[in-house]
Amino acid sequence: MESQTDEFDVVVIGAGPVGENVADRAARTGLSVAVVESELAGGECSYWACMPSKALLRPGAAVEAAESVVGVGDVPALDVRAILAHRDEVTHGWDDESQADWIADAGMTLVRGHGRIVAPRTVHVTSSALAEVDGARERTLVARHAVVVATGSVPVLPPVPGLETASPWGSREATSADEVPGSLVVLGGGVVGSEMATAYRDLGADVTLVTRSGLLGAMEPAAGEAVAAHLREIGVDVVLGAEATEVVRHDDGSVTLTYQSDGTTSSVTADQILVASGRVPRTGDVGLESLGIEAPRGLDVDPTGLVQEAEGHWLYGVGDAVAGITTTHQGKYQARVVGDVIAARHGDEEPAWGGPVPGPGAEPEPWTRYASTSDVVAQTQVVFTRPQVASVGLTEKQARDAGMRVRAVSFALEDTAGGYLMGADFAGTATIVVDEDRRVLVGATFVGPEAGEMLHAATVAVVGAVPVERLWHAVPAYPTVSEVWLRLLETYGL
Ligand SMILES: Cc1cc2nc3c(=O)[nH]c(=O)nc-3n(C[C@H](O)[C@H](O)[C@H](O)COP(=O)(O)OP(=O)(O)OC[C@H]3O[C@@H](n4cnc5c(N)ncnc54)[C@H](O)[C@@H]3O)c2cc1C
Ligand SMILES: NC(=O)c1ccc[n+]([C@@H]2O[C@H](COP(=O)([O-])OP(=O)(O)OC[C@H]3O[C@@H](n4cnc5c(N)ncnc54)[C@H](O)[C@@H]3O)[C@@H](O)[C@H]2O)c1
Repeated sequence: MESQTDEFDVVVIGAGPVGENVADRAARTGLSVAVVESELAGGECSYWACMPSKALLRPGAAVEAAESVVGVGDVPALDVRAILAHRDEVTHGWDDESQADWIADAGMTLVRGHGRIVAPRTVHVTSSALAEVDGARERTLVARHAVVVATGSVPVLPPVPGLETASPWGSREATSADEVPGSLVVLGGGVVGSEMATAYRDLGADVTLVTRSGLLGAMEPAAGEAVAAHLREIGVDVVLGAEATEVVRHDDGSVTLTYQSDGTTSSVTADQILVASGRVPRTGDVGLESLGIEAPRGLDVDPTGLVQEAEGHWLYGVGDAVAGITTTHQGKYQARVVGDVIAARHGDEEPAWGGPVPGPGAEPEPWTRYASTSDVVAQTQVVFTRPQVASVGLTEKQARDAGMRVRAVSFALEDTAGGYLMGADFAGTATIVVDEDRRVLVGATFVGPEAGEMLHAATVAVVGAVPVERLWHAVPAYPTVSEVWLRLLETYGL
């Protein structure tokens, strides 16, 4: 078998949104960068996650928003074929040519194939016949300075008897399907389960969602409650507190899920089952064992992205491959930090801003260019359900569990003048979590239509550690829903 060896300053394994970003930041200062990709450049987010899922969700949200405005006449029904066709456009028909062109235009080298670390700074790439690299089936990439693992995550199947052999849908199948099943059972009530139950109900399927606890368990309880109530309103059968016990695929193609809840055994039969019970970092087949590193829950990195467990300060991790990171934007933030750290540690140019980079292994100052501090204290997430759920930082419970003395206050969005004008059914909640000792926000959650667009003000408040007494001077315009900020501070006692 033909093989060739090439040297680059930096080798990034995985060309998802995060890998592309870290590569770009490192390459900007003239470092030579190779990006290894085994599937499509652009990663999960572009083809089977963020982008297609939001394309499927947007039409239903727009129709529901229009229906709630007094004076709007009959709202047209959804055109399912047009929605699926638009989803195909958004994913470029699962063709990554434009992303590959972008990588080349940025002066980087895309190496197609599966990358595995075989020795310090050395990545072995094997490519299938479909992803042949310049005639060679194998290629060894030697990194002069750094290897970055940006391999993302994969879904997990819970150990339910019969599930694996039932060929269930995962999020890839749900976001790329050509046909809408007549009925769908969704197992899991996290972000994927809640979003996809909404989308498939909009597209006309009879949907049953079965999950272990409440919906969106990692967020403020009011969020999951509001999403469950809305799903039920649009006709989804939501079964909470249920443990799946068996799955059977029948000869006619239908599938039965059996579950236990409150000591009672029940079952639901549908045309298809979607498993949305969580994801794990894709760190099992990237050669970490050759370095004596085990990372089943994701790489453990310092605030500069360095994997300290690897001797010699050359291995970095970013995005879903890292413990505690599960969204595109948070991974890309980390990628900007790590790319800049690598460029500053190994590039020729003086960094234009940010000052001297800390040496490998040294702790950077929080909130400097070389520390991904927000990953620890101000992660954001928007769930595109109806209502949308948008959060930053800690929930009240997470803050208390972390030993903080906090007080949370909430206010109804419809009780603002802006909310009143939005439409008859407009409703939602804003919650802020205030650290009583520092008098700053450590978390906020907005639940309501387009709540995602309200989030950034809260993110600025948390990241800036703006004292509530100073926030009092940030005057929201009248009549906007943002006046909820004023009401929250009044409720807090200002
Ligand atoms: C249904 C769904 C919807 C989502 N919606 C959102 C959303 O709206 N907003 C949001 O912020 N997040 C969302 N997410 C999460 C988001 O998709 C991930 O956080 C994001 O994709 C992580 O980016 P990444 O680059 O770390 O990994 P990925 O996007 O997974 O990319 C990793 C890349 O590495 C490649 N790779 C892996 N191993 C190797 C190897 N050994 N050699 C070569 N290449 C390799 C893979 O093929 C892949 O292309 C969603 C997730 C799902 C499942
Ligand atoms: N809009 C967004 O930002 C977005 C959208 C989709 C996904 N994502 C990311 O993708 C990741 C994965 O999402 P997810 O929804 O798959 O995972 P998740 O961890 O959010 O939710 C998993 C759900 O499955 C349930 N579950 C697990 N095992 C079960 C079992 N045996 N029986 C019944 N229920 C069971 C859990 O109780 C939970 O409700 C998330 O961490 C999220 O950050 C983000």
